[in-house]
Amino acid sequence: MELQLALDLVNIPEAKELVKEVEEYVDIVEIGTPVIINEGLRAVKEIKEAFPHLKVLADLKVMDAAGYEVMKASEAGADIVTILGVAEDMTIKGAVEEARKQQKKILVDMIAVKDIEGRAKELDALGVDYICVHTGYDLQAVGKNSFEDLATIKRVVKHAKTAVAGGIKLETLPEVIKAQPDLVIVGGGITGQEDKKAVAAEMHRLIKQG
Ligand SMILES: O=C([C@H](O)CO)[C@H](O)[C@H](O)COP(=O)(O)O
Repeated sequence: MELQLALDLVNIPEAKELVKEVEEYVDIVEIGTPVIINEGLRAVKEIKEAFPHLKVLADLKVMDAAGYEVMKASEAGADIVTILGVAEDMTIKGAVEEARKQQKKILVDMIAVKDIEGRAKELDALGVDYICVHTGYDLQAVGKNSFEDLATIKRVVKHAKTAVAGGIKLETLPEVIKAQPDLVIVGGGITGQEDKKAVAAEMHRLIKQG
């Protein structure tokens, strides 16, 4: 099981500071969608250059023209690129094809997918690398989480790795770990804490002990 640090509400210098603080405890650094909107793929490039030993995920949430967008994110240094599960199959196939060419990985974000079980089976058959259930900020605000959806994808996904994101905190991490996803994605649960290093260290310990 791996830990991904999601950076959403920072600029590039702040992102570097944050990663420096917790780098020994995380496996993947996510350059979040808001950061890419504000700073462009330069954020991916600068973080990869500053921390070459960490994997970098570009949270592009691709919806169309996937081949081109995966190519650009790969050129910037991304190891993993996200695409939306609600995208057309043609778009998913384009992303997978380009990622294979660039020797990168595709993570599908299941945000807003209504039939999690059915779509997860289809995406698994399309050869994506990760399938991630995700409660976005807007549904977190009304008390939702992805625990049930995580159990669903764990049951039906046979080839892809499973991942979970959305409002995970130190207190809820043990419940997530019980479901045994391959990847746990945490943003505010680390970045919004006073002692980020201590929280990341404890999350790392819990995740590695499984
Ligand atoms: O993908 C995300 C969200 O849509 C904003 O871009 C976040 O990175 C993801 O939800 C993880 O962050 P937290 O919910 O703060 O853990």
